[in-house]
Amino acid sequence: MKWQHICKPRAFTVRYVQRVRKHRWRCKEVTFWCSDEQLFYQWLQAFHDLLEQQTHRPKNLLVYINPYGGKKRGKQIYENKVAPLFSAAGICADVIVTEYANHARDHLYDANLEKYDGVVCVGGDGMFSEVLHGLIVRMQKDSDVDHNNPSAQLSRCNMRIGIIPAGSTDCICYATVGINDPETSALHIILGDCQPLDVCSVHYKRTFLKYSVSLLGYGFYGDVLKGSEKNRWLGPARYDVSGFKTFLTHHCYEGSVSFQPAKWVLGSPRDQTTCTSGCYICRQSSKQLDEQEQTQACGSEHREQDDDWTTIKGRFMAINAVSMSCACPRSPNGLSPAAHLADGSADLILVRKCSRLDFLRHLIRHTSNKDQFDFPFVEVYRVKNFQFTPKHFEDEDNESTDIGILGKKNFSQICTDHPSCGCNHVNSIWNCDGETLDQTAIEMRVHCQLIKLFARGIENAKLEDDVNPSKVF
Ligand SMILES: Nc1ncnc2c1ncn2[C@@H]1O[C@H](COP(=O)(O)OP(=O)(O)OP(=O)(O)O)[C@@H](O)[C@H]1O
Repeated sequence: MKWQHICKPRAFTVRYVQRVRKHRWRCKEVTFWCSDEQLFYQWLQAFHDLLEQQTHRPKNLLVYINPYGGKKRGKQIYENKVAPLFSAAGICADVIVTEYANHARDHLYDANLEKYDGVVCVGGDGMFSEVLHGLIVRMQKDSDVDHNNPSAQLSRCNMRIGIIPAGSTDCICYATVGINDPETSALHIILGDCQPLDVCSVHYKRTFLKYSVSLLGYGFYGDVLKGSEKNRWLGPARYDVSGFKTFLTHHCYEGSVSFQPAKWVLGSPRDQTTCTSGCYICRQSSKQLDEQEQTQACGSEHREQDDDWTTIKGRFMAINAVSMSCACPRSPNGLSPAAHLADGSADLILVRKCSRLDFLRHLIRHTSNKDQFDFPFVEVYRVKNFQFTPKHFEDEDNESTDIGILGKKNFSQICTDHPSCGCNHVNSIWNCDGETLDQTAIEMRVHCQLIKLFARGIENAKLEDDVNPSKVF
């Protein structure tokens, strides 16, 4: 088509989404022109009416950009790849470039959110966590819910969160979209996709500590994080260096884990099927949740089933609670491949004391398609909550042992597993979505579908061919 034809007044351009390989989406456009003026206006009207019906698509967004996340390209990524698409889709965005850590979180506590259809963060998992905390805490404040109470029923957030990946770790984006690609994420936002997500609250006694949506890990993953924080100057390589060191030190930690199984959920951690877009199991949980809310709206109180607690004591290399598969580019199936994004449960994985070789075999499984849990020293349970008490906390029944990881009192205590090295690793620390917690004796509870993302879960690979239907915007 020649340029002068496109420039004719009776021409219009339609932008649409095309799926390309590996969950990547691209914006394409096609220009139509016609010589019949009446027909031209009929077409325009038809498109206009069609777009008007898409009420789930956002019109006003609040965008936070972390200019220091990842390779410090957040602003550039937003300006070059995202803003032009938002503007083409008629989205108005109020942009805030953060000036300090927790700027976005604190801003969300008091911001006037009424005019927005969603909040977008441009950055990595740390930036997403800020926005998540800001929105959840704000929601509880607005609805008078005490989030320090571990058994409080939290209010769900209706505002959707969009993630434009621009960090060094973009695991949440990867696990909910299938790829960390800014243009793909922007297109999911424009189309108004909605993916509910479970959130775990973490408490120490009656004090709220943090929310987690991916990994709450003690032992190996806690130690890797602790080591990597000391070597931030190494950039993303710090995780490899620390992972290698932690593997060599081979610590195990004693304590007891108590949990209540998630009996009502349909799946199990050892299922062969994974959570994909439109997942049946997550939809069933949505239905149950809606029914519960309706019962409550009618004035009757919803009573949670008081299931029995199971307690497991022992020495653990790792205790991991994951509320999604935790798939990432390094481990495409994740720590628990059959975990669901929105079924109201978490998979509790206990790796008991084992040899270095066995632990290595377990780690290698994260990168293969074989059953991750098929080892005699690995156990997995689908749970709705759990509590952990480190051995030394139990023995001394004294909360001072938990502050600052290990009280000075314990400094001389030599780890019984490492008499030769003389280390004093009695406790590990918790890695909560990439951030450390100061307390070790914690309790965690899953809140079904507490938040929503501008995403649709990982699409079935079969959709990704050229013949699939595209979406217009
Ligand atoms: N303007 C700012 N200055 C300093 N820190 C900031 C700023 N804005 C956000 N942060 C903090 O930076 C941290 C890391 O950000 P982000 O997750 O975007 O990048 P990242 O490279 O993936 O980092 P990490 O891998 O350490 O999570 C977040 O915890 C966030 O609170």
